[in-house]
Amino acid sequence: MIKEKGILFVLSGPSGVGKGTVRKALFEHDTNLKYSISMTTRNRREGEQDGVDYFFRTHDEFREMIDHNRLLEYAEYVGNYYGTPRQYVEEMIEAGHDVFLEIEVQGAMQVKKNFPQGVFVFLIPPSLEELKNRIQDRGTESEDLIASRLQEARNEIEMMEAYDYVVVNDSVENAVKKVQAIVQGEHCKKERVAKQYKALLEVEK
Ligand SMILES: Nc1nc2c(ncn2[C@@H]2O[C@H](COP(=O)(O)OP(=O)(O)O)[C@@H](O)[C@H]2O)c(=O)[nH]1
Ligand SMILES: Nc1ncnc2c1ncn2[C@@H]1O[C@H](COP(=O)(O)OP(=O)(O)O)[C@@H](O)[C@H]1O
Repeated sequence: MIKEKGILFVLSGPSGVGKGTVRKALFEHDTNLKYSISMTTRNRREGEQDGVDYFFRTHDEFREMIDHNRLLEYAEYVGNYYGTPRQYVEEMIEAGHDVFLEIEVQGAMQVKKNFPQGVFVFLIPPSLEELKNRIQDRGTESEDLIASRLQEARNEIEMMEAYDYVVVNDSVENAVKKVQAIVQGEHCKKERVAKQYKALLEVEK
């Protein structure tokens, strides 16, 4: 009997596009997905909790994770480190659970090397103007940081072609529906392949 592994879903997109908002809404509907909590060296924002939103760590602690190869991927983003703890993702996938990562582009490209069979989804804003408005309205960054994040966004959007799906975050409701459709579609695909594979083994008996 072949043990079926879970599917790895990766959601990326520029800062402020609405990844966190879409992911949270998705998890309210889909309880089968497992969310991989990232580790970061950035400061905690008001309302964020350690071990829920991120694992907030010092630079030294983060470096130790890198040195012991305990991160599946990591990237430096606007002056801070962000990374995906390896163990949780690998254990969940092996146990047959689908895992969801919400990470930026450089990290997603590293994941693609290790998990080429992963499903990569890119969230884009309806326009760059709207992206700027969303970052400003969120009010968590200074003007300088907003400018760096917008510059980064332009570079990130160029990587869109490396993704399997592109979803426009016009309204949260629409975007969540599209991401859900992708998750369900990938499931059906996996089941179909598994069925055909089993049928093939039967024929060979
Ligand atoms: N490579 C990588 N990027 C991450 C990870 N966790 C979060 N990020 C990304 O880092 C960027 C900055 O995150 P954050 O400071 O929380 O800002 P926000 O996503 O704009 O609210 C975003 O693009 C996140 O998706 C991770 O584990 N690895
Ligand atoms: N579809 C949308 N329409 C309008 N505003 C949105 C939409 N999606 C997210 N936002 C708002 O945009 C800001 C950035 O969203 P957030 O989820 O923090 O983005 P990210 O995680 O990509 O940085 C937040 O203030 C959020 O409420």
